[in-house]
Amino acid sequence: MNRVMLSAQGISKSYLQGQNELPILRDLAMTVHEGEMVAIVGKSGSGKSTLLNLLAGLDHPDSGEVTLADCCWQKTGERERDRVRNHSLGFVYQFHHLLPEFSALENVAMPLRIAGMSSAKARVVALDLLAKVGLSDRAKHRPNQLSGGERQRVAIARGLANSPAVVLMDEPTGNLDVETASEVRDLIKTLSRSASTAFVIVTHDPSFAEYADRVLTLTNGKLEDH
Ligand SMILES: Nc1ncnc2c1ncn2[C@@H]1O[C@H](COP(=O)(O)OP(=O)(O)OP(=O)(O)O)[C@@H](O)[C@H]1O
Repeated sequence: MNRVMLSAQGISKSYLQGQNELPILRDLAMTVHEGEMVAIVGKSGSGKSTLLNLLAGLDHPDSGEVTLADCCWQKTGERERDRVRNHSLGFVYQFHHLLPEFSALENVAMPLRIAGMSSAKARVVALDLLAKVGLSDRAKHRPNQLSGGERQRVAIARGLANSPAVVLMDEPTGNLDVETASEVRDLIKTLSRSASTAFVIVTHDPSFAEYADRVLTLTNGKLEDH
């Protein structure tokens, strides 16, 4: 069995609604191995984004622990959490969140520069990633000079820039038309097969289920495997 890259155990999370507690996640557990593609589905409001934020260590559970690439968010200081996020975690959101004043190349190179790579080396790695997502000829384009699908492909290249242990994706095809969504899905599939990176993909897109190694449904605050 491959190495465990992400583990969540006993995760509970509630929000306050006025005076009342609104339980969202209840003693949830999940484990993701190196190179696995796991899709998380569930009704709107079931807590998928809440879970992703906890997996990324961006929010705190009321109880339980999340460990990503051997770092337990609950036992680590903010500085170390930032370092692990920079080195071991990639994000891809429904809306690309690319920096508008920077080119595609600079956007992809950004996490590498933040992690301390030289500008020249980051450029080489970013160009290679843009080639992998089929955008070599768009490297100098700024986000507003790219199509929606191209922007999302740049965001995927950026998410993979640091060769992270885990990439978390929140509705990566949610904002795309059917055809473009299918292209982006195929790209994610190809990338996931060629790397040891684990992908956790929150999606309403049923086609991901065909590609994923496992589909987990978030219901009543827990994940059901099927
Ligand atoms: N900061 C908050 N304070 C209070 N309630 C919140 C907060 N964030 C989320 N919620 C509530 O928690 C529930 C889960 O929200 P979440 O965004 O995790 O669901 P989701 O499954 O990602 O939904 P969708 O598929 O619609 O994006 C929702 O009922 C939401 O209203």
